[in-house]
Amino acid sequence: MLGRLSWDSTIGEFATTVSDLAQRIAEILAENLGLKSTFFAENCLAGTCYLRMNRYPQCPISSEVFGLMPHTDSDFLTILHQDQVGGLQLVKDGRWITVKPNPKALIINIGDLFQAWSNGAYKSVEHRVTTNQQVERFSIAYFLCPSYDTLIQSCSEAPVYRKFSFREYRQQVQEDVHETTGYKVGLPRFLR
Ligand SMILES: O=C(O)CCC(=O)C(=O)O
Ligand SMILES: [Fe+2]
Repeated sequence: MLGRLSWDSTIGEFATTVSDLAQRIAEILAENLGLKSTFFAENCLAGTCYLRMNRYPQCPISSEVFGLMPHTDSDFLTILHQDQVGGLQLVKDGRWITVKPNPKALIINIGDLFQAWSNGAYKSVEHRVTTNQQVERFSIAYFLCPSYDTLIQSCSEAPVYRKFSFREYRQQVQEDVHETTGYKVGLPRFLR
């Protein structure tokens, strides 16, 4: 059991470490495509990125209940740490595969914004979490996000998506989930 101060500093240290890592990975991914790698340092500041701590209680009807519904993340990239329980699955070649739990490893997921910004060179990965009958599961995710005013625009001469601000993207997702379709449509809404 950690005391309050110790908890704060542990989380603070984790946040600083993964935030530096996320910036570095984003830079490398941009450099690989010959794109402007300073974009993330300029637009994804500490105040716009966030950590989410997930707790999935054990579930007696686990075959019928998702811990987290299938989704893609609405960010540039996500750094995820999961415990030893397992349950994270992602779509690879059209099939759901289980990510082997390894508490000593970090999982890096590409999000919707990187897909748009890279004009589809990097793909936002669809993922979900199943529940476990016997044990609860914990994970912690860091989301690399820009400020709401940041424009997401591909440098390609034939952009697949139209230019949009992160605010517009978030609003569209909220509108779809809560009013229009009942689920997140995501990037297909922004096709040119
Ligand atoms: O708990 C996990 O492994 C995944 C969490 C996740 O996908 C999310 O928080 O967006
Ligand atoms: Fe996610």
